[in-house]
Amino acid sequence: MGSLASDLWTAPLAAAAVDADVRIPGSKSITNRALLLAALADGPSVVRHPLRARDTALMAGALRTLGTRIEETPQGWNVTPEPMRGPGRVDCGLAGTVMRFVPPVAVLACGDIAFDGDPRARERPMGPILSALRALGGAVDDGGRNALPFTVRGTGAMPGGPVEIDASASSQFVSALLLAGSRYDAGVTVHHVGKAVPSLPHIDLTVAMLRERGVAVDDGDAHTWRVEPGPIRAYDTDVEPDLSNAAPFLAAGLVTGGRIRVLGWPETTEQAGDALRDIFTLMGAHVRLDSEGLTLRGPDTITGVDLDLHDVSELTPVVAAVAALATGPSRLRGIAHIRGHETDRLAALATELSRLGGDVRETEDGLEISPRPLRGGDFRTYHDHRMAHAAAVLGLVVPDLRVEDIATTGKTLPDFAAMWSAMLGREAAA
Ligand SMILES: O=C(O)C1=C[C@@H](OP(=O)(O)O)[C@@H](O)[C@H](O)C1
Ligand SMILES: C=C(OP(=O)(O)O)C(=O)O
Repeated sequence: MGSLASDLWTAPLAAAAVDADVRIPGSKSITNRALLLAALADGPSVVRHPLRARDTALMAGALRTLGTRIEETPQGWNVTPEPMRGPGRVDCGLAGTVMRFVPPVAVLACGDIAFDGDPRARERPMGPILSALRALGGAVDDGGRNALPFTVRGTGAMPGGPVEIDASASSQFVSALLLAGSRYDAGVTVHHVGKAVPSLPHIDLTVAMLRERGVAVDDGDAHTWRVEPGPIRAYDTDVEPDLSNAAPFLAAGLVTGGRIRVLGWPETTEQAGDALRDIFTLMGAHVRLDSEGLTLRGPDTITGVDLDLHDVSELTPVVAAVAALATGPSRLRGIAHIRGHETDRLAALATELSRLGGDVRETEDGLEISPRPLRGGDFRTYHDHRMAHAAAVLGLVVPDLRVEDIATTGKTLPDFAAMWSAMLGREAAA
C-alpha cells in the first residue's frame, strides 16, 4: 500500500508514565456545522473557539466562495450570511464534511460551483448524496463518475421534499441534507434504505445544532428525518473540545499506566468521542469526569475487548493501537464503512500493525488483533491524521518507531507533534 514518504518523525518513547493535563482544540464536526449553519442563517453569528485546522479552513474557504463573509477575530470567526452566489471552485481537500455538506448548500447559489479535492477524495463515496440532490430538484454534473470532481449548477432555489438515500457508507449523507434542508422550498424528508447507518451520534449532533437554531426536525422514526422549511436563526456557538482528537492523549495515559487529564471535557455532549470514557474503561483504565475535565488513570495491563464501533468508527485507529498492546485478543466490529474514510483504515491498520510484528487480521467488517511483542519500524500514514495518532501511541512504548508525514495531523490538529512533546514534558499542552 503506497511507498514511504521521506519525511519521518521519530515518535517519542515515554521515559516514564505520562502525567499531564492537555487542552484539546475545538471539535471539527461542531466547527464545520456551526460555520455552515451560520452561512445559511437569518443574521450574523459568532463561532467561538473554533478548530483552526485544514478541514475547517477548507469549510470557511468553501463558504466564502459562495459569498459568505467570515472574519477572523481573537475569539473565533464572525460569520455574516450573504445571498449565495456563483460561479466558483471549492477545494474539498480530504474533508468529508466539506465534500458532503457543501454541495447541498451550493444548489442555493446562483451559478456553477465546481468541486474537487485531494486524489483520495475522488475515491471517497459521494454517489448517494449526488443522486439525492438530483431527486430533490438540483442539477449536478459529475460526468457519470458518482464522485469528485463534479459541478453543482445552482439556480438560487431548491424544491426539496421527500428523498430516499442509502446512507450505509456515511452518516454525512444524511447530515448534509438535514443541514441545508430547511432552506429548501418544501424542506426535506430523508428516508434511509439499506444497511445500518454508521456514526449515528453525528446525525444526532446535526439535529441538536439545527434545533438550537430554531429549525423544526422530526427524528422520531429510526430511518427517517424530517426538516421543516423555515429560517435558520443566527446563533453564537461555543465550540467544545474535539473529543475524538482526545483519543491519542487519553491512550497515552492508558498505555503508559499514567495519568492524563483532558481539560474542559463537557459534562454532557452530543460528540461521538464521549464514548472513549466507556471504551477505555473496558480496556482497564480508571476514568473520572468532573467540572475540571476528564481524568484517566492507566492500568498495569491493558484488557483486550470485543467492541462494536459502528457508532463511533472514527475512534478505530487509536483503539486498534491500544488493542495491539493489550494482554489478550480484541475484535473490533461494525466498521466496514471505514474503508471509505481518509484511507482504507482496515487495510492500513492491518498492514502497518503487522509490519511492526503485530498479529492483525482484517475481517469483513472490522479487525481481529492478537497482541504480540512489537518492534520499531517505519509506520505509513496514508494521508490519514488518525493513522498518525495511532502510530504516536504505539511509539510511546515501542522503541524506534518512525511515523511518515506527521504533518498529516494538520487535517484536524495542526499542533499535534508539539502537544505530544509537551505532554511528555509533563507540561500543560495548552
Ligand atoms: O458528520 C461528521 O462530522 C462526521 C461523521 C462521521 O463520518 P462517517 O459517517 O462517514 O463515519 C465521522 O466518522 C467523521 O469523522 C465526522
Ligand atoms: C472520517 C473522518 O473524517 P471526515 O470528516 O473527512 O470523514 C475522521 O476525521 O476520522
